[in-house]
Amino acid sequence: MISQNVDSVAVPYDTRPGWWRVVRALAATLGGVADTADTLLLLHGPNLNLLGEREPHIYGTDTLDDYVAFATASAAEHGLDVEAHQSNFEGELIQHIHAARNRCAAIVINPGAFTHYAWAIHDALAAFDGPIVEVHISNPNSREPWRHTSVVAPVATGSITGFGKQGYDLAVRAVAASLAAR
Ligand SMILES: O=C1C[C@@](O)(C(=O)O)C[C@@H](O)[C@@H]1O
Repeated sequence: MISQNVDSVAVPYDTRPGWWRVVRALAATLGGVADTADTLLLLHGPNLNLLGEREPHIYGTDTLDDYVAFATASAAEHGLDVEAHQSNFEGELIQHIHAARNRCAAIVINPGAFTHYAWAIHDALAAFDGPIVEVHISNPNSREPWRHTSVVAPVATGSITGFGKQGYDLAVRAVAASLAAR
């Protein structure tokens, strides 16, 4: 299997801040807007489907499903749904980023090795209007020199590296704070 899609998980809408519920309820009443939670797109790039088996001394033993479940639980605390995809193909990740435009509130992305050279992912993210958090399980800056460059960082709202699975909770919190500040 070359691409893994993880179904989005609905969370109770009433976990959102009170003012937001009032705004959305008003919009739903006046304009027929669907009363749904905002969606966070969670993207994983190449080789991250092998989490749990791949270089466990660097990436630990949690699987990709564990990471997605962890991020989804964290997002639920902030009233966000998660739509998660993993792909080993740059173009497929780009398609997911395009599909998120005007639909998803924010993106959390671990681009894997694409981080270091995939300018097309940079450009796709640049065309997304919402908070973007780049997350890495390891700290690429403390590893081989070729990992020290991120072509994603310039178009990300911020980057979180080196905190393992905990970094995904930090990323979700950062997204929630960015959305609340808008
Ligand atoms: O595949 C990966 C994983 C990674 O993105 C991380 O999460 O630490 C770091 C990248 O340099 C590497 O190519």
